[in-house]
Amino acid sequence: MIQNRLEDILKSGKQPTVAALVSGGVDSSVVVHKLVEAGIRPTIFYIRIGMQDEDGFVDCPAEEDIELTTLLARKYDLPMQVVSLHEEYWDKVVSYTIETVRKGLTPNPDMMCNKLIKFGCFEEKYGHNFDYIATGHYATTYTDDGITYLGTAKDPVKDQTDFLAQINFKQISKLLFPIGHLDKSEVREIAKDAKIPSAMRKDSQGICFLGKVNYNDFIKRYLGEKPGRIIDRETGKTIGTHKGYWFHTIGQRKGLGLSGGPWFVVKKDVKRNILLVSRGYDPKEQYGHIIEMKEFNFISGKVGLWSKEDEAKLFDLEKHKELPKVKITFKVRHTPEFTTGLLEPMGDKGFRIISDEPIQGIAPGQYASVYDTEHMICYGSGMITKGK
Ligand SMILES: Nc1ncnc2c1ncn2[C@@H]1O[C@H](COP(=O)(O)OP(=O)(O)OP(=O)(O)O)[C@@H](O)[C@H]1O
Repeated sequence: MIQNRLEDILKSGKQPTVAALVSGGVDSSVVVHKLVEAGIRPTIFYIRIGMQDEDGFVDCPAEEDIELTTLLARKYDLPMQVVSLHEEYWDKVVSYTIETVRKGLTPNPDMMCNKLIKFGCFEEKYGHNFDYIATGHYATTYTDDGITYLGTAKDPVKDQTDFLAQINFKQISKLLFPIGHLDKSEVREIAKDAKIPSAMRKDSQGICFLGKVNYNDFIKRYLGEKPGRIIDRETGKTIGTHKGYWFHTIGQRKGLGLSGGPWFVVKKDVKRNILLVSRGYDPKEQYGHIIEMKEFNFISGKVGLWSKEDEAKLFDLEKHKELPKVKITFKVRHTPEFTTGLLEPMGDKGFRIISDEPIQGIAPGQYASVYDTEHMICYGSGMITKGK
């Protein structure tokens, strides 16, 4: 059952102070509408994060966003602040992205932006003055036995819990997702009816800090080019060249420039700067059943997934070698579908997922997010270290 935290807070008779994070897009604008409708007068925050270096290389359509956010604040007569977290974003998210790619791994900047910027630096600098932080993420919160969990959204296509699955308990305890119990079409209807300035605006796509900049151009700018060989995994023969392993990701099919395909990247040999590829419409080399994660972030602690008896064991993984597997559903990329499997602790080596189905293109560096069997609650996520 989807809970509506906003309604629950209002039922308690409290008048909370709320910081609403608004991007100028339709989702966060409807958040403001919903809060006002509920009798709350949030302070609107627009965060500048699009990185602009000395040459203006990375440009972000911030001015248009700020204009729309200002119109919204005026419409509802609400206080608004434009704050900059440029430097923090560069330090934490952009450098993480470049370093991850340099290691031959697949980064997830949006995940890091949520954890470190929107609910990290923002909280430290501004958010701590408010009872709640509200955003237009498609997610919900679920409270049971006094513990708040991250819940999935009503709209499975828009669900963004996989991008939120690295946040911690303090963060989830303070978040409001006022549109998480609505479908995108319902959000658009509300925006149209309420004559919200961004009602007809298209959804944003891609990594937010890049704006209109192409991802490969961005990587090239910071890591340059480093030509290497592409090898057919079956025959061991060199069948082409690439401009640097960092432009390619496991499971990738397009952009390899090889004939006689389709070809898929199935492995990267970072030390030797080699890409290993497999041919066919569905080569079995690109599938794996086991996903290993060194560190797993349980958003609300190691509770909820295991039985109470087994939970206790989880807090002492050193002592308890015999650890229980639990049934879960999970995602290794941003798709509406969930896959069923088992989550198993590996002693002090982290956790692993044993999937019921073969998973295509398990890319180390990406995050696997874990849910209950009904995928109502997102328990957390871990960075994938190995897929096999
Ligand atoms: N520059 C920003 N300043 C303040 N808040 C932001 C900013 N960018 C994103 N957010 C917040 O994070 C949420 C999720 O961001 P995402 O980039 O996924 O937006 P979205 O789904 O396109 O939503 P929207 O339609 O509100 O842009 C937004 O709904 C908003 O609450």
